[in-house]
Amino acid sequence: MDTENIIDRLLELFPAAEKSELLEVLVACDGSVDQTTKLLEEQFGKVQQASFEDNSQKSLSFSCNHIEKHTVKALDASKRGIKREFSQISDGEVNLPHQTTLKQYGRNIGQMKLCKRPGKAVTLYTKEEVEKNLPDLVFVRDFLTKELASKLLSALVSKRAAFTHNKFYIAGQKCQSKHYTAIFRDLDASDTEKFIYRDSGKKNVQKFFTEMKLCAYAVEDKVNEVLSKRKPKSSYQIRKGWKANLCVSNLFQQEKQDLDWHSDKLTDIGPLPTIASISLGATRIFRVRKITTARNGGDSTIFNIPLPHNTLLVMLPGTQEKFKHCVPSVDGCLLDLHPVVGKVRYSLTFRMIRNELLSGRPKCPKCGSSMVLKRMFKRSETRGYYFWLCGSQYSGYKCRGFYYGKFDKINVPGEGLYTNRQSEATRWIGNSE
Ligand SMILES: O=C(O)CCC(=O)C(=O)O
Ligand SMILES: [Fe+2]
Repeated sequence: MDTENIIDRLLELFPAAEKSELLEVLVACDGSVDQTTKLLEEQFGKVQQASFEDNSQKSLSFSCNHIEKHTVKALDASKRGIKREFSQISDGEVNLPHQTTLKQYGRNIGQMKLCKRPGKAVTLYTKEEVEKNLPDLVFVRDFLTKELASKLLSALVSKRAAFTHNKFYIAGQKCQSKHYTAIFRDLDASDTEKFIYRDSGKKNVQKFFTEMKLCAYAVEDKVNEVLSKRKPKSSYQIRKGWKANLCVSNLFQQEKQDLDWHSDKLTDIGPLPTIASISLGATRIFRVRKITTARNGGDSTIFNIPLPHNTLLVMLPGTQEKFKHCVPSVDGCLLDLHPVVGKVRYSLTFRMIRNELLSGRPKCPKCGSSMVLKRMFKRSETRGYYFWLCGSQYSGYKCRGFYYGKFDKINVPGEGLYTNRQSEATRWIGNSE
């Protein structure tokens, strides 16, 4: 039975679940349908036994690799399902004014059916709601002066040529993002000049322009103020002097362009990073949910956060480790147009490239390629360990070169940030993970 069939069968057992969610749990359980079923039962209640036929049950314990081959197909299928839903619910609706009331937001978010399960999707409109439900997020409306926000938006519009689709590999298959991205670096301030941001691929890296630099200063001040008031989660996170020296800017030109569930890559920004983003243009929804583990009972509540023009959203240390986020398509249900750019939305996501990571990172012990930094979360025995994995897989090859991450001496110049020994490895586990 291939992955798509298994997902279909699981969907019959757990009709309230999303296909993409079933796939995620199946992958997290290394393809074991038994374990997947148990985990899902904790969340959705017990199902009748023998729902999977006996003979297929035996052949259902297969390796993660097997899933990977089918993942793209299954994800596509699950997206097709979601698309169908969107087109059904968005028929014949919505002509929104520029200024949308909270009530209207609620109505439109309801129409978008961002989550199938009643009670499992929560929409957070205000600073108080966001920060109470998600204490590692900071939400500030009208963050920049009106004038700077407008100038920044116009400058981005004039740089349209810098924005291209992201190209990447999933399970050896070349894929392309629906939205557009451009990479900007604060080259003046940086002593990491030679360094090309890994995510940029063959992208042209642009220099911060004047308005972006002003925005980066404001963001740095805010982030450092917030970090100084919080208890650090570890000794190896940035505690002060956070710099917005990299900006990954996203362009969503129309409602259909989305950004799939992900957590941001740690390779250049390190463990427990802070990422701060400014939204400009049309209001789009930012969705956040915990990464599902057995210990959090498969908690998959989805938080919808509408991000109006000139809103700052900071993801503090721990957010990339514990949560996934995405910007869903809002086909036919745009929440709020912008008076100048209409349905177009830009996000400017500021990050800090850490010099320590540039000097202390390993090369793949098997093939010499550069390596990517990740964190284990699938199995409770190893959850929270950081590890370096050969990066060649992202260009379609499969080398499994591996080290554990070791960050206890990240601030000591010349220290390698890797080890072969689990006993020396750095591990971080969040509450209720
Ligand atoms: O557009 C947004 O608000 C989110 C962008 C994002 O998640 C990213 O650039 O990694
Ligand atoms: Fe992201």
